[in-house]
Amino acid sequence: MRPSPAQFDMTIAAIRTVLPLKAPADALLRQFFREHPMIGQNDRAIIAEIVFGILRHRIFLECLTEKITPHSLLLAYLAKFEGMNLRELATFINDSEAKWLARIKAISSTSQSLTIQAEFPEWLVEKLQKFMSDNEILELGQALQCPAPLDLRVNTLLAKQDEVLATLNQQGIEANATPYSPIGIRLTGKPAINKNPLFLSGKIEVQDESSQILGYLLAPRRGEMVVDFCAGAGGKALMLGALMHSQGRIYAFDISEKRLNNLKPRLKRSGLSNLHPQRINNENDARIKRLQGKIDRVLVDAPCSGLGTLRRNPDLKWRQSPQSIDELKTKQTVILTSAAKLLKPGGRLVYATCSLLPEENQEIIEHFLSENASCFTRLNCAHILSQQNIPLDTGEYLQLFPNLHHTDGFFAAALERSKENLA
Ligand SMILES: C[S@@+](CC[C@H](N)C(=O)[O-])C[C@H]1O[C@@H](n2cnc3c(N)ncnc32)[C@H](O)[C@@H]1O
Repeated sequence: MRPSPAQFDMTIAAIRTVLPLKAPADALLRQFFREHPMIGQNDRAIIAEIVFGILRHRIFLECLTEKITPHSLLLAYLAKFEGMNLRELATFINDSEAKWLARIKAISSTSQSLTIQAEFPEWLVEKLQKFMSDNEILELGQALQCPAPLDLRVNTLLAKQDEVLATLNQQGIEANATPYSPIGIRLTGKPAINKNPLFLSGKIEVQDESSQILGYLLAPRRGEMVVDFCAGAGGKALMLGALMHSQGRIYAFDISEKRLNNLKPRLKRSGLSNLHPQRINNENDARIKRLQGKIDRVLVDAPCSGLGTLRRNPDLKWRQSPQSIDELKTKQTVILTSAAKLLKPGGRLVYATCSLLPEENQEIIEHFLSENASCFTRLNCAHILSQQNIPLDTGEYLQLFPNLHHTDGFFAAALERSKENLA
């Protein structure tokens, strides 16, 4: 990535808008582009790639920079991570910047502290050190600094994986089947898939492989009553609908009208007729109460710190904190407790997050099980997946890591309600 002088100036303006991180970086960047409509598609792609590159390496870049400004961060990034030499940077720098860049070119990240090498803030390293070795933290941090590949899910209501792969290859798009999800496709590059006829006709959706695995853990069957408790824009609900061959009923609940509205065009493309998005006020909404004890399968894709998605959302490192995680834990516990009451005896609940932290994952489940010991048992995730010929054994819980599984960091637990009544 070698920006032209015009792109260099636009990127500085974009960094100035994004870096205070008063909102998610992708939303701030979209706002920047809306405010600068004359910036063309090609320039936008270059600016976005550089801004996200800077966010991915921000901790190291800041420690190389005496006075942290959008200009100095951009220069340090281009020199260290885009391999630009002083001659290529000459139009952007003065003599003292040339000396500084020559000096930092020689500084290797491997001589830095774990926090800098892993690109994790101090508080996060401390949390990870409770259950990971420093080497594991480093490998995880390095994997999270790489951009995520583009994964697709084939909508099995309208297409088959091999047909979609053949069509993509005919279009000159390099694509392969994902290693674990039987309906996943991983693209090598980043084509504009949302203009592709396969996307426009509902045959494919963009979905990370880790999220696809969740559908197989819940494994809803035709004709069942299913709730996606935190459906958001419905990525997982749409997959559940296809697994059910559009038979039965899925309620897609969420407290956010805006997110549920984003589900509507996807639902239209999908060809599903069994998915019902409904906004709820909170986890104790009257709609939830009316469905208690009537549901076969419940998915709780809980609001979480999102730290497993740092490849896509590197800004979360600064937007989360130990305090925000404490607040999320309270929310996760109340949502799980309420969602569990929906289940019929014999029904299955899957609790999932894209967090890397046991306090949002195993500890939430273990606390729930200790309070509801007579009513719920934990199912073995590896066993559920192997029954569906998915060779993914991470034990009782599903735990995916970008450095090991090439997916987002992801956690899931599967619970079954026993025949006895709930407390
Ligand atoms: C991790 S996101 C879900 C993403 C979604 N499942 C998907 O695949 O696109 C968590 C969602 O939980 C919703 N949420 C937060 N508090 C909630 C509550 N009390 N009840 C239901 N949903 C809630 C948020 O609005 C957010 O959309």
